[in-house]
Amino acid sequence: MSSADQAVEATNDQLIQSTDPEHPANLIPELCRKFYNWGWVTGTGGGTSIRHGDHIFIAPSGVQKELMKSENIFVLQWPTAKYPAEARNYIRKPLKLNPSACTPLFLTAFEQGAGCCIHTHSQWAVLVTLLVEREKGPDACFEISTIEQIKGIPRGKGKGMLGYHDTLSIPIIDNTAFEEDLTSGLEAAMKKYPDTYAVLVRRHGIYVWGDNVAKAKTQCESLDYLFQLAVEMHKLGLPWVK
Ligand SMILES: CSC[C@@H](O)[C@@H](O)C(=O)COP(=O)(O)O
Ligand SMILES: [Zn+2]
Repeated sequence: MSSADQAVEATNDQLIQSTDPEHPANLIPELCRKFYNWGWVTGTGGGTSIRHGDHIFIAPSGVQKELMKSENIFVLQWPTAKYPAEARNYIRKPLKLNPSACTPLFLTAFEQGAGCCIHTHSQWAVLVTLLVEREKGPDACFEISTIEQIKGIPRGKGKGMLGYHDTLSIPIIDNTAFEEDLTSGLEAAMKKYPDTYAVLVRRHGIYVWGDNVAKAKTQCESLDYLFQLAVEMHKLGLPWVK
């Protein structure tokens, strides 16, 4: 991000100024630095958004996500219109920046009661979408069973966590030319799989959400671990479901 972009920021700066490291305006840049190092948000792709009370904190679009600063963060009053984009109620808008193209997808997760939504371009997520498509067809979910880390994924809202003997299923939707256009696919997948906390996007990555930041992050980590394991198992000719 150039220094010109950071030069003048919009009003309501108090919304993003806090000495608390857990404040969303401090957490989003900190998380994105970690996500960059894990290969989740390289080359400006991917990102994360947090709902804190009646405020939604959103990163800017097209920036190096690992270099983002709290003063670059947009704040939306929640609830807000999802469409059209102009109807969204921004109460802090950094000048010379645009809000993430993932905004309507993040808002879709918040409509489901999420407190945080993470979008990654993890290569493991992309690879499992390609393997599932080749082995099972375009309408199939990613499925894996009898791996300990499955216990890191919820069974559904208020239903506890999956068990070792359960099968984890993550729906896969088709990619679109523009990030915003994924929203209807995400909404449809959430409707068809009401217990899911994640949706894979073919040849693109994944959206993972959680009731709060810690849950979204640990669920995203568990899924990424399982995707990497699945790719390695596939290379060894081992099945994902017993
Ligand atoms: C490498 S460009 C990736 C973008 O098109 C998109 O897929 C993405 O994940 C990030 O969008 P952004 O608007 O920068 O938050
Ligand atoms: Zn993306």
